[in-house]
Amino acid sequence: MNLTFYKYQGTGNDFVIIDNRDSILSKNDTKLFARLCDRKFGIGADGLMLLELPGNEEDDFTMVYFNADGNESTMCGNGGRCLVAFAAYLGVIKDRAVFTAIDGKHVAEIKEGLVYLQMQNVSEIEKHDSHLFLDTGSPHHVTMVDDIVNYDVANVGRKIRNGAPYFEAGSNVNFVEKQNDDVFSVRTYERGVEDETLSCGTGVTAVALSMHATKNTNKEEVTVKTPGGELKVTFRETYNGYEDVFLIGPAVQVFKGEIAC
Ligand SMILES: N[C@H](CCC[C@H](N)C(=O)O)C(=O)O
Repeated sequence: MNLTFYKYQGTGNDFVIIDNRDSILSKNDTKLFARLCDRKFGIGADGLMLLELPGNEEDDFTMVYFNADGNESTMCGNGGRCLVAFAAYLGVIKDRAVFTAIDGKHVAEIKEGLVYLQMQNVSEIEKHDSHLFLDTGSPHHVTMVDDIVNYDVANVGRKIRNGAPYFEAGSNVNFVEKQNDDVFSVRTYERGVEDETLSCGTGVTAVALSMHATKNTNKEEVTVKTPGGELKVTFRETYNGYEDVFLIGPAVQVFKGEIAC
């Protein structure tokens, strides 16, 4: 069969997106999803998303996310922003969306060409000697480094992702360097891609909250520079952690295509 797909990127984190509202694809087709994400034998992407029908009255659609290894995974922040842009392109929404992903309900808005995606509240941030750990819809290990441009993200990231206490389940690994009191540079080793990606939305969100929690910033609007582009994270510190967390940035349709599968 010929499958129509759309290629999107959000600050260089790239995705295959399929309109699966008529359920042509089964969510168990791990082998197919891995092949579609393969950069030599397929389309090539960090992940793949299915746009599915909403599961309740309130939602506009449902998001299902798969890592490049073909396995369904936890929340993808850049992917969520791209899926909102795709839903607008299809006319499923105008400029506001309510949708459900694996980590729960999300609202989003498209304003001046940027997608504002509300992330889940974060009430727990583990502070360790050399790093922080938190879940922003996906698990994130955050550690501060110097000279981030020359840092060996792939090898050091792979060791941390596979080592204690993460092991097989793993974690995404973010390396961050402070630029000034509200600008940080981040490079991320992404679980399920098993390599550095140009940007990781839930990772950027984790870094922004971590920098506030460790008093590396006292601002509640933080700019995060990634190799794939610039994102903003806004949030509100409450007695219960962080709420009203928004990941803000561009989401671009690169091309539409068909592939035999
Ligand atoms: N690879 C991540 C999911 C995608 C996260 C990333 N692409 C983002 O933008 O949040 C994981 O398995 O935890």
